[in-house]
Amino acid sequence: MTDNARETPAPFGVRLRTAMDAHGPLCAGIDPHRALVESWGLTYDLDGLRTFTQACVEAFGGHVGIVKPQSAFFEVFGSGGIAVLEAAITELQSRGTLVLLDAKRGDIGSTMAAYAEAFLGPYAVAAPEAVTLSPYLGFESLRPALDVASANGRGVFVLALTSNPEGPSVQHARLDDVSVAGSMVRGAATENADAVAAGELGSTGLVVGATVGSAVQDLGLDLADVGGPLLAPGVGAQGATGDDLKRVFGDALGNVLPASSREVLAAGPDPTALRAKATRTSEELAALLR
Ligand SMILES: O=c1ccn([C@@H]2O[C@H](COP(=O)(O)O)[C@@H](O)[C@H]2O)c(=O)[nH]1
Repeated sequence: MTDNARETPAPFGVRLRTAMDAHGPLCAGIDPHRALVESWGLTYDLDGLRTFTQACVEAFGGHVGIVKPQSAFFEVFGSGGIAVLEAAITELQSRGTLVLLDAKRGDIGSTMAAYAEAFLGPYAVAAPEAVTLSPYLGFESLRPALDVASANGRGVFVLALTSNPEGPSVQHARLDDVSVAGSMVRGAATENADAVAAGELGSTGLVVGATVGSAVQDLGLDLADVGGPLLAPGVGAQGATGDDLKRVFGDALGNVLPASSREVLAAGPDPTALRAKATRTSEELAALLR
């Protein structure tokens, strides 16, 4: 926490729509996997992490609408890794790129309030524009983060249908005929209602993997109801394609942020080549999702 509160920007959903219109829908991941770092000719240590991350910032900053660093890969290196992450967040923002921190936080409300302060509040050390949240203590347990995000022009992405094969065992379960994923759609739609009424993209997003096959249809979900952005991991390294995006998201395609990390990062270490891969991917996705 620092002494200086930052000014409240426009709502995250509004800023995200502007960024998607300017740069296309790709959400480029920064996931410094050991194998990737080493394939770039770097050592898998704090110096390697710093060089890898700086190349990503150089490549994506100002050229991609939104970037998603995966917190876990920075946490591996303790406080030094967190410092690299914080520097990357600040530098990407100074270059005009939005940052979604993939941290998947979720806890009882009183602890959630501390996570909200850490990531989304006006005194956060390096506040990303949005953070991923895990709602498996119940959607309403996220309330402190939803409220702090809304008050500070920031956003959240709540896990609904994740891209991993284990997700359905929890997310497809039904209670009173509403699936767990359906309750996330309902919760996000409620949060976004005012923004939607104002003709804007809401700031409460969901995570729906591009790999989920027919789950959206099978569960009777209408993702257009969400009214907020839909982060779609699974494109590229996890095997999902543009056709999968079309099948999964249907009428909601215009709100989809396809996320790709390893496939784009494989174009490194040269920042120019990395940027070219990211911008080409984003252009291709824009044409497909139109
Ligand atoms: O359902 C989910 C939620 C988050 N992720 C994260 O997205 C990236 C995907 O990386 P790729 O290299 O493009 O497969 C990674 O950070 C995951 O933790 C996800 O894959 N699925």
